[in-house]
Amino acid sequence: MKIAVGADHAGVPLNERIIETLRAEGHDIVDFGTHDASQPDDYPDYARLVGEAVRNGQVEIGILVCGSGVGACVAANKLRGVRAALCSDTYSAHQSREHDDCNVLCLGARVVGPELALEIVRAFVHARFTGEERHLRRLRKVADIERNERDARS
Ligand SMILES: O=C(CO)[C@H](O)[C@H](O)[C@H](O)COP(=O)(O)O
Repeated sequence: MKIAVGADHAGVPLNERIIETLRAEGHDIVDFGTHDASQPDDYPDYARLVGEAVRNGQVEIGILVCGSGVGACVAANKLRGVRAALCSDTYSAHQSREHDDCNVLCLGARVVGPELALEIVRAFVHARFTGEERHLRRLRKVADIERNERDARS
């Protein structure tokens, strides 16, 4: 699978484990950095890069890592068509794909340990949207909210 990854300074060590693991498992990784944990930077920059790669079809899904995962998730969800899930357990990770058709996984490097984080990543990567009507109905409503917000701003 083609996967975009990005992390701010707080997410670097975990993100490197994720990249190494996914590459070893045969995935094609588009790495948006950062690789420098010593230089404080800003999670919205990586959320934008990963979110845009997902939205324009360059990759199938994205993974974002910051300190808590919260900021990256908030920022990624501002992009139209991005459905980002902040997960600290494997159930939420696979259900976010199966029910909510999430296309970006967010992780908190200061919240989950590396081994659990890798299990969460695998749960997200291997799950697929079920396409069941009740989920499609809910996703249409989510898309309506996004559309209405855009119209209200213009
Ligand atoms: O966790 C985060 C946002 O929810 C990000 O990693 C932030 O950058 C975090 O606030 C980093 O904190 P720092 O004190 O600047 O390292």
